[in-house]
Amino acid sequence: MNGTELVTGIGELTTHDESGERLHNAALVIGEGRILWIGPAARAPAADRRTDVDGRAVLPGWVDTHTHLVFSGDRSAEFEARMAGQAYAAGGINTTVTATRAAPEEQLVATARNLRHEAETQGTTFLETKTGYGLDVASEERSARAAANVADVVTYLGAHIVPAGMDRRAYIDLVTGPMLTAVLPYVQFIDAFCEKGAFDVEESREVLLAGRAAGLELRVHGNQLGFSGGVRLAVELGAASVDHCNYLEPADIDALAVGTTVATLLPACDLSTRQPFAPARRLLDAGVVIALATNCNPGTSYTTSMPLCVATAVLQMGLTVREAVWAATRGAARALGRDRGADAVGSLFVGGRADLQVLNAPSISHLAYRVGVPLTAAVWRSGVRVD
Ligand SMILES: N=CN[C@@H](CCC(=O)O)C(=O)O
Ligand SMILES: [Zn+2]
Repeated sequence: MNGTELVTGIGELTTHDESGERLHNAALVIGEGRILWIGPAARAPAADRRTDVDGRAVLPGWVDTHTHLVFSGDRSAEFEARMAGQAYAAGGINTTVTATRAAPEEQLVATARNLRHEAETQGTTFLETKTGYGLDVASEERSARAAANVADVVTYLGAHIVPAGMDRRAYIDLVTGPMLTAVLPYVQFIDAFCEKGAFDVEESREVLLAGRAAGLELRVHGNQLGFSGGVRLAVELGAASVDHCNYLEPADIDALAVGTTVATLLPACDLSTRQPFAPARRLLDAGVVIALATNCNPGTSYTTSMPLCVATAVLQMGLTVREAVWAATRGAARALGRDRGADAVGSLFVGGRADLQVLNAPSISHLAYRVGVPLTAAVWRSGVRVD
């Protein structure tokens, strides 16, 4: 539908502008996918349409910076075994690789689309996804193409694990050579799973530098299952983000505090793997910028729910509601290099993208206060209402 839309009766408006304040009795106007006006409801200009949200809270849409939506198959048996006491290991990825290679590309796209839609109905308006369950040239290429069909930002994760039956050195040569060339038209970031059972620091560095030489930005899976060195590698290379961060030494936190790398924390994954939560409070107190993401994938975190991540960060990881919401929106945008300029996401400002959500609640505090209750009342993505 064209024309302008006035969203009024906003009981509490979180914009994440520089003041950091929440506005009350506010309104905003949307037009051509952008925010045209923000201010007190009493002074709102006329528009073609009017939506009264009746005192509800409005905030930026969630920015989910870490998902693995391109896959096939089911790992609920592995999950059940884990809940019965078995430890998570990187090798489980091979199960999904086998199923993903066997699936037609249309099926991969359809699954990823369904998950994206599921995320949107919970307030997610901007989303990253990765390759990483193909792990041969043809399968990574079609995974990258499928990802680009569905997500706003795509990351190449050829360095997820060395696939079963493949020589290690030969595989790294593939990841940094023909596989990289094949995915390049579809991806903006390169990632490496720097962990025991996946890739060590030197191997990860080689992969990341090959990606950088090809023009990609960097992100790293680091310190999920132990003190892998991934965090310090990410900071050393100036990666946009290092994700997981469960096992951190003081030197890791110091490095993050002086570097530019965002620490992206994945609470739903920690719940689903029974790992200790990342030390969110210590990171924030040290001055580290943090983001929250779902890590939606069939192995360690099969959820698209950013509200679950926000609530867990508040209730279990020591964040205030405001800190958690910031980390899931503007902090997350920083982790993708999208927090500034006209195409910034994760904040609401005049001239910016109209990516916003209404909660069925008067305040963002209800995201944790009413934990587990679906509170998303309405979502606009680039000014268009999500059904
Ligand atoms: N840690 C590495 N990759 C995924 C899990 C992949 C899987 O087990 O399928 C993650 O982010 O948790
Ligand atoms: Zn991941």
